[in-house]
Amino acid sequence: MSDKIRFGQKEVTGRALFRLMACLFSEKDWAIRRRTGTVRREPNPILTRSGVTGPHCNEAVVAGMVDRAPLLRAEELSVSFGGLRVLDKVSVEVAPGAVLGVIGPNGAGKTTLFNTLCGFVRPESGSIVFDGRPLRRHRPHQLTRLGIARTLQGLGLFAGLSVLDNVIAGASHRSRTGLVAALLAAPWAERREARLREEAVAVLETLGIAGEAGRVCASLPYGIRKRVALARALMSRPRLLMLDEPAAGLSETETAELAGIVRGLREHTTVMLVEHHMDFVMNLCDRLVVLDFGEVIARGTPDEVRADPVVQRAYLGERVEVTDA
Ligand SMILES: Nc1ncnc2c1ncn2[C@@H]1O[C@H](COP(=O)(O)OP(=O)(O)OP(=O)(O)O)[C@@H](O)[C@H]1O
Repeated sequence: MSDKIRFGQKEVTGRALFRLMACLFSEKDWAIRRRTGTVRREPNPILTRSGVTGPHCNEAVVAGMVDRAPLLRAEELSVSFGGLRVLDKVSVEVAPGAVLGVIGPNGAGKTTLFNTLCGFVRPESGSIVFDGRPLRRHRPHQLTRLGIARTLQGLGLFAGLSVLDNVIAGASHRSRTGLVAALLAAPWAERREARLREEAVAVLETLGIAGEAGRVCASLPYGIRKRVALARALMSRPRLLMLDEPAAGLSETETAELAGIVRGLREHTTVMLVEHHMDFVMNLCDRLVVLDFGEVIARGTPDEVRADPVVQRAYLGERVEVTDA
């Protein structure tokens, strides 16, 4: 079956149509960013950092986190679904440059917390402040403009598109190419697209998958697709990167590599992640928040949390003495 679509005398490929749609949406977005003065032109910071896959945390970054105002602060968020209280006055904050882990048993409310922070779920009460600005009634599609990117458990990639096109799509809010320029293939539009392409390749190189740039996403193993989703999120140059179960489905080797990548990002990006893989979380995060039945039952450094008997009980259950009858 052909992937070409006929418009009058012209045939347009699905790929070209996708680009056109991306331009349409990005034009509106750019206009808003220009009005609000949030346009950024500096090179993608993740390309200028050093030692992204190095094994060690940047101690200077950790030291610098002390006493800095939180990048994100949520206070007393409460959410109910029907009669079920899923979050009960949950407060979290994450310092700039930190990696915050949100952990807890199944059904504890971790994803609901992420969804609330991202505007998918409206809290009944509580407040969210990002970078000093209160977020009220924000919507998920506004996140990239705010400086927040999120990866999803389901990845949400365009399966039929190449890796490169998927990653470029992550920067659609930064593209200024308008509809007319795209239709006329104007030189400035071509130059802009070339710059985005270069940046996308550089991000893929940083994540070690530049060799897959031309491959169709659907044909790639899950571990690679997870990196593609991360690359797409990084193309938006987020100040806060929210990762939903980033290690799920990865091999031990892939998990260790991912930890190295995330450590390298912290110099320019603050990270918040939900994860069940305890070794990954304990070795990577600066601080943890532990949820159980929608309440924060502990918070602190990985060592503090690991030693907390309340946390141990939540994960392992109460010890029950069994006596022989
Ligand atoms: N849209 C919804 N409608 C009704 N109940 C929901 C909805 N979303 C989540 N829940 C319930 O809220 C509770 C918390 O779910 P949530 O997915 O936030 O937990 P979680 O900690 O992320 O769990 P897991 O680790 O299994 O992903 C669960 O009891 C779940 O069944």
